[in-house]
Amino acid sequence: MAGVDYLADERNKAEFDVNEMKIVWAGSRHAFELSDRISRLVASDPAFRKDNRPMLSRKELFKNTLRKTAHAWKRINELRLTEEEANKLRFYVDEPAFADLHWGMFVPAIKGQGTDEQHQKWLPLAYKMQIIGCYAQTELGHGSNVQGLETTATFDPQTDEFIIHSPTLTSSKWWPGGLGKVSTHAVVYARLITDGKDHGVHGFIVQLRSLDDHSPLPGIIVGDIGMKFGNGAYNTMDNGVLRFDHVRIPRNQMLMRVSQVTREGKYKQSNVPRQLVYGTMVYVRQVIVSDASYALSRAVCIATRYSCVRRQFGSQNGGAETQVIDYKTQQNRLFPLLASAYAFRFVSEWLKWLYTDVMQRLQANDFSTLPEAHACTAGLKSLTTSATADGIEECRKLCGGHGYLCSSGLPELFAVYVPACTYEGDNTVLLLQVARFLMKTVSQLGSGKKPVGTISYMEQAEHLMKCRCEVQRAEDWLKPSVILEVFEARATRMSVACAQNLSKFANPEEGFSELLADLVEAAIAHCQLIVVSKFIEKLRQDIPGKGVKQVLGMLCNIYALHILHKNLGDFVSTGCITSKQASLANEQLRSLYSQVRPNAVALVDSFNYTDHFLGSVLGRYDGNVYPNLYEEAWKDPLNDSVVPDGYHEYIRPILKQQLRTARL
Ligand SMILES: CC(C)(COP(=O)(O)OP(=O)(O)OC[C@H]1O[C@@H](n2cnc3c(N)ncnc32)[C@H](O)[C@@H]1OP(=O)(O)O)[C@@H](O)C(=O)NCCC(=O)NCCSC(=O)CCCC(=O)O
Ligand SMILES: Cc1cc2nc3c(=O)[nH]c(=O)nc-3n(C[C@H](O)[C@H](O)[C@H](O)COP(=O)(O)OP(=O)(O)OC[C@H]3O[C@@H](n4cnc5c(N)ncnc54)[C@H](O)[C@@H]3O)c2cc1C
Repeated sequence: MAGVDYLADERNKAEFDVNEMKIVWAGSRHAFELSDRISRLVASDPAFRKDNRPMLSRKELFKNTLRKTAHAWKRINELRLTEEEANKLRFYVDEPAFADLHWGMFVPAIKGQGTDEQHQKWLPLAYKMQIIGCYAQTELGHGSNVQGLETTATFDPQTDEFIIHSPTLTSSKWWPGGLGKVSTHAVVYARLITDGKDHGVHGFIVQLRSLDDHSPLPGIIVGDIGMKFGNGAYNTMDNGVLRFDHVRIPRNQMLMRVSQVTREGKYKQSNVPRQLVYGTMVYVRQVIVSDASYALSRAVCIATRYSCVRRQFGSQNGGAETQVIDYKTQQNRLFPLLASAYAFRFVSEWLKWLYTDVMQRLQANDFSTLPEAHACTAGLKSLTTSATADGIEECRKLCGGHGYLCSSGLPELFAVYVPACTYEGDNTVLLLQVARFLMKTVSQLGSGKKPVGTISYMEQAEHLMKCRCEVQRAEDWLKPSVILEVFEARATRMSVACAQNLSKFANPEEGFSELLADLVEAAIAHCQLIVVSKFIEKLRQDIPGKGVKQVLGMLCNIYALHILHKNLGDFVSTGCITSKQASLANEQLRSLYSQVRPNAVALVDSFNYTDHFLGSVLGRYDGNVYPNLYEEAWKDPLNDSVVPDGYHEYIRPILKQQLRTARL
């Protein structure tokens, strides 16, 4: 890093080994080295510049994304990157593009729902990008309610084909990324109809565009759905609309791992659960939790560095003013977000493990952990994306006025990020899936069926319903066992209260509808417990490096006590803690903020982000904010000329008219 390091003092204050923390954050030394190497590769390649994005028109922006994606693909092949390296490269290019859906959903859908034969036919083409695919599930009329999709796939035994059709306007596919202008193929979700019988939604591989001239195939209408929120941002993606007019595809293009249609038109189901049709969503939700930790850590890195550079008020005897990070209000807003970034990173690592474990079990026809995997991925996707979207906006505010400039990197990060609360399942809808899982678990308590995995705490429901928190002094809140017990007690009591209220309704579905808001709160309590417990589990592992474990311990306590403080209503009203204990928790939280303060910059340095990836003048590694902010302003096209375009047409006539009036 050339030049003066304006944050050197901050870096010197750190009480832990930053290099070791970088490895903890990355997950392993291998992951760190790979990520470090690839991020530098991207940062040093001028073809991946991204600072002009907010200035480009939609067409320029999109073409620019096509250019970058092609360049990335060229580099991936030239350098013979592994799948892991290629994924990292796309991540650091940091621009939503059709390739995300090709690799992130189209390929996994074929892998997860296709047969061996289908794998052999389609995967090599997809791996070489000789075909480009998207995931076409959502329609104009239905997104959340997948069972309500209207597109049909009717089997024609005469020709051994399916006829894919959009019977209504609302059945138009609407939203799929990569569909609008690029994909040659799609996995299309449609109602399977054989012999007049509707078998519900299944996946089909459908070619959309010619592989010679890219024109839509007969019977297909396809295009982009239009500009989305924010400049630049997600507008690099061609989210699309798609309609079918009786398009015929061969029978073997139905994804047939879960169920099959025979040559005679007979519908058969394998011995795997029907829900595997939803498998790609489980996979992607797990990835989204990991992405949440990256997006939040990016915003927090910018806000933390800038909060150390920025000074307001408090100068005494002509000395320096106070760094805004030293205000307790700033710490109270920033440090829980810093702690959340780490918490989400660790819970996402665990979730990845859970997902891999479930997949291995599925291969061996053990489907027992699928409901828990669904509940965990759905709940954690919801919890982490909501917190991250809110957290990015909070970081913008933490940077004051300058945070509103595109050169801070925060407006675009926010605009790109917020749809994560909606795509891959609306966050409220997903929490209700968790709530259903919780209500099922509570109803089975005492039936002999043991709750397992993340819900196993319910086994002690009897104890958790009546236990009392033993905290007497602020330091007692540092004990992991104390924190775990109050989070478990709160989650259990909220779930049991919902279950008791549900039992008052003669019709359980009617009761569920009436209690939706309470059920969502119970689901959030359960998901927050998972995050807290996985952070605590992480700390039980051997973590090398001077001071690393200690500072992570502080972050873990900040995460837990901050959640407790923000949800005091739940904890106190369910009798899990007293109001005195609540104020002791707050006292402990204040003390933790002071302990974390000297480590703040080193904790965000541990993310190991390049200035290219951060894309923020405020978050620059060297902290040299003001000269660069000043310089950046002059690059705006408005400053290309001293007198703006339009002066003669619109400003001068007004000025002249005022002069005439003044003379009168
Ligand atoms: C909301 C539900 C879950 C409703 O499902 P349903 O079958 O209509 O209703 P239900 O009676 O509640 O469920 C029946 C049963 O299925 C289970 N289940 C539901 N989903 C899954 C799953 N993924 N894995 C495993 N199991 C699942 C439920 O738990 C129920 O189980 P149960 O009967 O209680 O044992 C579902 O349809 C859904 O997932 N909706 C959200 C739609 C969505 O996520 N779309 C994503 C489109 S792609 C996208 O957005 C890509 C963006 C990526 C990007 O751009 O980066
Ligand atoms: C940027 C972006 C990219 C996308 N990419 C893809 C893609 O590649 N492929 C694809 O197939 N789809 C894609 N989607 C679509 C996305 O998956 C859906 O928009 C999402 O699943 C939400 O569904 P919806 O739009 O039908 O919302 P709705 O269900 O209409 O939600 C509207 C409101 O109703 C509430 N609501 C709905 N149902 C219930 C209920 N049962 N109980 C309580 N409240 C309820 C919701 O909470 C929400 O507040 C994308 C969307 C976006 C924004």
